[in-house]
Amino acid sequence: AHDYTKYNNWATINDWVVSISSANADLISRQEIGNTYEGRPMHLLTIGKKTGSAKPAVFMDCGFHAREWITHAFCQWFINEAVSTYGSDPEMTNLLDRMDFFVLPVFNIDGYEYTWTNDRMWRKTRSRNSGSSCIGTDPNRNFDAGWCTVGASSNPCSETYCGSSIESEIESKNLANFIRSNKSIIKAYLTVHSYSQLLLFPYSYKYDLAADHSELLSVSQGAIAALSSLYGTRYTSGPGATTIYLAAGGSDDWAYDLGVKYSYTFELRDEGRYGFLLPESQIKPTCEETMLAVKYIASHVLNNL
Ligand SMILES: Nc1ncc(C[C@H](C[SeH])C(=O)O)cc1Cl
Ligand SMILES: [Zn+2]
Ligand SMILES: [Zn+2]
Ligand SMILES: [Zn+2]
Ligand SMILES: [Zn+2]
Ligand SMILES: [Zn+2]
Repeated sequence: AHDYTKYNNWATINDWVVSISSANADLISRQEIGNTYEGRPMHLLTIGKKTGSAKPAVFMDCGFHAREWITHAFCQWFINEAVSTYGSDPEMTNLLDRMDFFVLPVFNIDGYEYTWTNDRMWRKTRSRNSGSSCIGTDPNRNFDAGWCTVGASSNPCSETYCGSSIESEIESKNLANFIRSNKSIIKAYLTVHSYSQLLLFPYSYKYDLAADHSELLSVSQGAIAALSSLYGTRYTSGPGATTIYLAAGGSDDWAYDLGVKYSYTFELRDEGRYGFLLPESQIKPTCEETMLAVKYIASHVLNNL
């Protein structure tokens, strides 16, 4: 059965998505933004008080990379925390009254399933590459942001294969279409990865500073200070190119260039001791501290509309 303090497989997550949205119809609505390569529905949940009019929104996705299991757990944790603390936590209540959160709990569903059935360390999608026996594209190299110029490979056998073209992956296309269609209300894009304990912002595809660099930096510093206040977990924040590596085709850079100003990539726990195999005992602390960072960013967005 579904458990927020355990890693749940996709079938369990998908059943939970249906049940939590049905049980909280006043705060959650569910929609499909398309299917994956292998035909699984990509369910997007909209979290927020129904007002009848469009509200400014934060878009958050988890599970870009299949092996980064703590991220799937975080999106589930976030959704539960939001509906559970609405009405009691003043900050969350204010956020959900005045904004919406679009949450995509699992972006790369096919890959996630594959980590349960075949290879725990799988990263990419599971699409077939013509002319190669190697499978999958790195979805975080597949977006229209300096596509395939640096920090990505045009070899289908590479873990950072950029794909046959921009948005070659149906999952990328589905996400990009949704964000393009809603860009007038989407004020922030948060994409959750692991591991390294970093809060990254544009650009990763070039060393040039973003136009909003100073604000993105100061908000990231506030966010990681909030995160650290709970258990002392230390994060580093900065532009992707200098903070992690120069790499093109990422969804955060793409969203930023589309006009979504507050665009961040989280790299959750840990720093390498367990890496992608973070023990279930760390799900609760990791998720609780990350909640503080996400709420910090969302509150900043709300105060600066
Ligand atoms: N724009 C980006 N933002 C963040 C990252 C780091 C993640 C960490 Se798993 C990745 O390598 O895809 C990579 C890129 Cl290309
Ligand atoms: Zn459905
Ligand atoms: Zn990742
Ligand atoms: Zn990572
Ligand atoms: Zn909590
Ligand atoms: Zn602020």
